[in-house]
Amino acid sequence: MSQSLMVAFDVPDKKAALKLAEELGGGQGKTAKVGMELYYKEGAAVVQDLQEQGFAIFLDLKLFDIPNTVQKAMLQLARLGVDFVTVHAMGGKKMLQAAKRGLEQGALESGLPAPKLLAVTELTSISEAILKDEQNCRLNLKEQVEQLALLAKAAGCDGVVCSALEVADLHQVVGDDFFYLVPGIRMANDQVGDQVRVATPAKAKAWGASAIVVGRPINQSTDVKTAYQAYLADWQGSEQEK
Ligand SMILES: O=c1ccn([C@@H]2O[C@H](COP(=O)(O)O)[C@@H](O)[C@H]2O)c(=O)[nH]1
Repeated sequence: MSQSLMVAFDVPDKKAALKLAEELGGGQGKTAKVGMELYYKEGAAVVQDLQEQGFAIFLDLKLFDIPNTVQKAMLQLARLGVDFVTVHAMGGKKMLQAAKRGLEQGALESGLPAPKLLAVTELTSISEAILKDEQNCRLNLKEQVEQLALLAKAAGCDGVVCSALEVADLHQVVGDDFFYLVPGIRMANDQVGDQVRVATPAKAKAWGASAIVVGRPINQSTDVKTAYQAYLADWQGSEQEK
């Protein structure tokens, strides 16, 4: 269950990543989200370092390019033995299908299981106003996220990244047999920062999130372990951490 509370390792380097891993009490039964900041600094080696600490890995690089380039990049990522990878759904159906093909090829060649492919719908930092005025989208946020999630499903993705505010609707429109990964998670008194579409862990769970991602409220806390446990308790509700 704690594996479905993913901690974003948004830290500058390997030293900080290993410190965070230690503060969390090691990686057994936990998932580390490795994003652009850490991966661009340390590369694939840091993924292996965290795997050796026992973490499952969500490699969140949000690929967005022509289908051929994405397919070949995904082939390489599949060789790392990571559990989840991301693409932008807005890259279109052919790009999403190419991503899936690349993962399957990489898995076949390496003999490792294919990572789950998650398509980012609208980033949780996007508001209705940004969608309309800057992205010139004719749909509202709910409709736009629905369309992108349906596209991701049709292209063979395993799930989507969306905000908690859309999850219940997506269960109705896209179905229950899909992975709904939700960032933009905050407790009531936390700083929201650049996030717009936010919810507590308990609300995300009640609305149907398969897993949540928590970054700054844990990785910038002065007491990482306590912050992690508070988020986990809210996510798990009455269940207790083992
Ligand atoms: O729509 C999205 C997609 C990905 N993210 C990532 O999740 C974490 C959230 O970090 P916080 O510090 O808890 O805000 C971060 O790594 C993002 O890259 C997202 O927030 N929204």
